[in-house]
Amino acid sequence: MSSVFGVFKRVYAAFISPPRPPNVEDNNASPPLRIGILGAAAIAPPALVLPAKSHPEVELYAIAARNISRAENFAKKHGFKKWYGGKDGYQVLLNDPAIDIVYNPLPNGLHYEWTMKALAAGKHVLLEKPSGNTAEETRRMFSLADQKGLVLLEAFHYRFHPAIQRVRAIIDSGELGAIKEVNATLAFPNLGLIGNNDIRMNYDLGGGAMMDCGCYPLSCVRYLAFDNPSAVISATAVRYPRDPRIDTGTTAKLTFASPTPGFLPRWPEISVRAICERGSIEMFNFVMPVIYHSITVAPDGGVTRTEKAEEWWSTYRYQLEAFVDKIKGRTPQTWMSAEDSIANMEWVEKIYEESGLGSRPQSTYVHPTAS
Ligand SMILES: NC(=O)C1=CN([C@@H]2O[C@H](COP(=O)(O)OP(=O)(O)OC[C@H]3O[C@@H](n4cnc5c(N)ncnc54)[C@H](OP(=O)(O)O)[C@@H]3O)[C@@H](O)[C@H]2O)C=CC1
Ligand SMILES: O=C1OC[C@@H](O)[C@H](O)[C@H]1O
Repeated sequence: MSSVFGVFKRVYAAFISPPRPPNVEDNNASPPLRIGILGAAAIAPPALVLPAKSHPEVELYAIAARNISRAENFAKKHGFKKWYGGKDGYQVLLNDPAIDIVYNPLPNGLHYEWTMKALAAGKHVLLEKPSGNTAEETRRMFSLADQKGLVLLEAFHYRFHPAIQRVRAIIDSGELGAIKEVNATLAFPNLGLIGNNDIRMNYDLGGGAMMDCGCYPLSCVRYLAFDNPSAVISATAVRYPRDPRIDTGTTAKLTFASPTPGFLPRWPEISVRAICERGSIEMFNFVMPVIYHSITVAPDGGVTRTEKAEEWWSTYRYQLEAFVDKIKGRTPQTWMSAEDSIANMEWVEKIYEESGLGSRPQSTYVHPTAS
């Protein structure tokens, strides 16, 4: 059982003062990769700013916000050298030749436009999840990244943590036999934190629970099943009274070509459970494992055991490590491919179609090189 002290210690290390990795020497031979952020988004500090502070090969360089004072405050608070603001602030940041990496934590409906512009400006892009409003947007972004020889990564940070990788390794080892079913959930009570003006409640900006939380369990089920679904059996959305095109929760059941994995969110939970031919495996907290997680392996007729991955970095820090490795031409410990990101968006759209809400609107931005 993890002690309360242990939880505090890990949260401090992950989100307040991340330790530097052992045996990694600062590479003074090449200048650091300079990071620019589009938008002073709430997720930027935990997902990139803090992880970057313990990465010897990156520099927090510039922030752009629609309001210059907001950008300046963010820059000063987090130690950025430059800030840009105003209606052209995002583009001015992209025009800065000193920037190598752009982090895009804009609302989902703006992911496509600003990732295309960042790639056109020759920047590598760390793109928040879900990658776009539609799979077509995702295809176009990865196609442009490929053409330009740039690294584009959808920030499904949980994939980079050893805990979920351990779950997959146990399944792959065959100890429990083939998967029969996988259930995954990510659901939180609102607790008044998400107001009516939140981007998650805005249809045009790509709002909705399936886009926000739902894309994680979908991604996780696909990851553990090592496969894509073959059909949506059912999908039910709880509609937001102020705008019924927005779901405040979605439950979906999918079928896969091989046995019968499914995606069956329950509420409120942050867990994934695979039922296999000869037992089951469950991971509690696959999204934020650094705070606390447990992996329970229950072989049929055998002794149930609980495992934990060695956890000293947040999922975001592992993700940044892999992203920088990829840019530097090294082999990252794991990767989230273009095909994976595209497939996840395809199934988000199929689930929305089945639930009757339909896909989020495709961006109206027309990229000069995109036909
Ligand atoms: N990886 C993770 O764990 C998480 C990922 N996310 C993802 O990150 C993204 C941002 O989420 P979050 O940080 O919670 O959102 P916020 O609302 O805090 O940030 C969104 C930013 O987008 C900018 N923006 C530009 N145009 C608009 C507009 N028309 N309306 C509103 N904002 C606009 C704003 O920047 P400006 O400062 O210029 O005004 C704002 O800071 C989403 O894609 C979400 O899915 C969110 C939470 C967790
Ligand atoms: O990506 C996310 O992860 C955690 C959730 O609370 C959040 O709403 C979502 O955007």
